[in-house]
Amino acid sequence: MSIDVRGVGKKFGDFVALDDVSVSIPTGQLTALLGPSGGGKSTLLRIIAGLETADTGTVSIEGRDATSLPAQKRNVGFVFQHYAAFKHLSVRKNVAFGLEIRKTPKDEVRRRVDELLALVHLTQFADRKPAQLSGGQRQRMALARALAVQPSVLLLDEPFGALDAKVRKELRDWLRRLHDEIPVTTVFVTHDQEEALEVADEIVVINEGRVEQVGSPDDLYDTPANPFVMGFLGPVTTLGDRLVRPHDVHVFTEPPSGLATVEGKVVRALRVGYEVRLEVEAAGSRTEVTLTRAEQRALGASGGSTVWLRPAPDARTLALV
Ligand SMILES: Nc1ncnc2c1ncn2[C@@H]1O[C@H](COP(=O)(O)OP(=O)(O)OP(=O)(O)O)[C@@H](O)[C@H]1O
Repeated sequence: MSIDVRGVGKKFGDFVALDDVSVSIPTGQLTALLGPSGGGKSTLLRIIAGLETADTGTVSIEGRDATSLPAQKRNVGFVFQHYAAFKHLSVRKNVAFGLEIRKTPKDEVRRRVDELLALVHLTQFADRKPAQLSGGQRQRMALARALAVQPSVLLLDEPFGALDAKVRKELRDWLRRLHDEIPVTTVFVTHDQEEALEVADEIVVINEGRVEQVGSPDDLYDTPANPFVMGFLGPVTTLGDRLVRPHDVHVFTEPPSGLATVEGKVVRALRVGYEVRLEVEAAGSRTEVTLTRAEQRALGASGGSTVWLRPAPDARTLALV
């Protein structure tokens, strides 16, 4: 394991930001810390980086106890949402900065910076100042700068959070490809479940200062440990006394023989792009069902229809708590 967090607690005054958090982050993978705002993700990342100290517990990086090491001795690279570049220096000089203060020979600095600029697709902008770059380009420069000193761990705190949806998506794909090329152990904070599902090898779900679940995107989506994780990772609805995903509800217009179903009435059928969302009043609550348009047409169910619902045979459902 590359990063091992054991029993970490952190309070700000009386407020418990992290409560006995233990998590192991594997070497060479992209790990997302995912959770709602205020859940403690950034605090955990900052404790790993050495920018914040834990009240209790330990952090080890690459097998070395880092709990009381200062940030600059942890060999971590860090990129924040609003990256502070040196405004008066060119892109090239910004990327070279960490190497130059380490007194790396000039030839080597040039070679490494050229490589990094190519990697982040900024070669043609090498002589610009940061203010002459777009937001996405600036974040790529920040990543190149963090990678320049060959950190053993790269920590990214919502690195694309301030950018618009399209650029975010591009950078996400790009980060995934970059990571496949240079598999540095990377931990990134996000509150966007789609970003985590799309980019990460491993996801740590954090809520109210606690780890809710750790697993691959598929594990978490298909076998969420509890209603919180299920609801945070994707849409959920209630069917009787169970939680289920809206696309995992089967709809029948006749009661199927030999199958347990919940009878209900379609209150509304709403078309959203290629989907149709049915709102069904069943067993005293509302169940949302997502169908494709073709499925709805074949079924013929619309507002006012009586229907019978059951979870798809392979659907994951959880008991309501
Ligand atoms: N320096 C601080 N002083 C007091 N409270 C703090 C401090 N830093 C964080 N907190 C509180 O600790 C909690 C966790 O904050 P943290 O930034 O770790 O959450 P987060 O999950 O990263 O959320 P976000 O996605 O909004 O950044 C929040 O309620 C926050 O207000």
